[in-house]
Amino acid sequence: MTDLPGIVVTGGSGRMGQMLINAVQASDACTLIGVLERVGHDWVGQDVGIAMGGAAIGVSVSDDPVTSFASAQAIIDFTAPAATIGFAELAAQARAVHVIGTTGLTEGDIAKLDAAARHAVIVRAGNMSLGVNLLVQLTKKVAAALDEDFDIEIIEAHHHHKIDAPSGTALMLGEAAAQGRGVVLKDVSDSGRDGITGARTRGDIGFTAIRGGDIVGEHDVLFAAAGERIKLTHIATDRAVFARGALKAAIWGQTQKPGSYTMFDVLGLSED
Ligand SMILES: NC(=O)c1ccc[n+]([C@@H]2O[C@H](COP(=O)([O-])OP(=O)(O)OC[C@H]3O[C@@H](n4cnc5c(N)ncnc54)[C@H](O)[C@@H]3O)[C@@H](O)[C@H]2O)c1
Ligand SMILES: O=C(O)C1=N[C@H](C(=O)O)CCC1
Repeated sequence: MTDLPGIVVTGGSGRMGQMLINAVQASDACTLIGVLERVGHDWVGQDVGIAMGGAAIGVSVSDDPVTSFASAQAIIDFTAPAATIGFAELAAQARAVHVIGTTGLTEGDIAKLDAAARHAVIVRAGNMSLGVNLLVQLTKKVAAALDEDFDIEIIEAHHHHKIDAPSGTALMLGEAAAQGRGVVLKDVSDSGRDGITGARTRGDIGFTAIRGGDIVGEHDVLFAAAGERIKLTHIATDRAVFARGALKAAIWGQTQKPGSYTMFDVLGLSED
């Protein structure tokens, strides 16, 4: 037995799931007590160490979130929107901290997460890296300092398996730019340009998504005016940066009251 927070990783066989399992195993601040996969996945029932191609670690992969979450202090969840919504209700019932990295959530999904956060701590961010959260802060400041003579464009690039666009990070950056300008993102958002689109509307915030190969995650915020351009860039080369942030959130969440939090709260970054 240990007093360290017990962590369940959902979507254990995924790109982030495996990264998170390794990060929890390497940490001396928490302990891996469960790994979840979807019903029918061939990892279910196997020791996760063996499923990952190594030695047994004494944690078998389950497809039953109710039993897995019952003894957990935190759930780290990088899966898919439908799975995350179901997990939020169960994590809240278990009073476990729910750290959500899943992107592609709709406004309706987020309302359901906010309802679950009345009973338990939820930390959610489209990007859990320190670098991107600093970039969000910088984007808001630069957007606030410039007027609409500067067109704002957000360009993101990810691996060819990614299923959602714009990325969660691009949306965080778009929100920050909109807040800096004092506008509402959905009123000025321009994504998916194709065909005869007409000239760019002044004040719009544009999004472009590139998908290819094994790109981990790259984001540019471009401020383009007549005669000059400013570009803010973040490049992730290792998914460990997301796992590191998620673990920090799971541990930080242990001492918080129920509610919805972001990585700004975890990292102590100001909203200004
Ligand atoms: N916030 C961040 O910092 C950050 C970083 C990287 C990825 N992501 C997001 O995390 C999510 C996962 O990314 P990935 O690249 O690891 O994807 P992936 O497809 O490699 O992994 C997802 C895993 O979830 C599992 N899964 C799906 N439904 C499930 C269910 N009902 N129960 C249990 N497991 C289930 C799948 O079987 C799969 O193993 C995406 O939404 C991605 O955008 C966020
Ligand atoms: O690989 C992914 O998928 C990523 N998703 C997040 C996003 O949508 O921004 C973070 C970067 C990697």
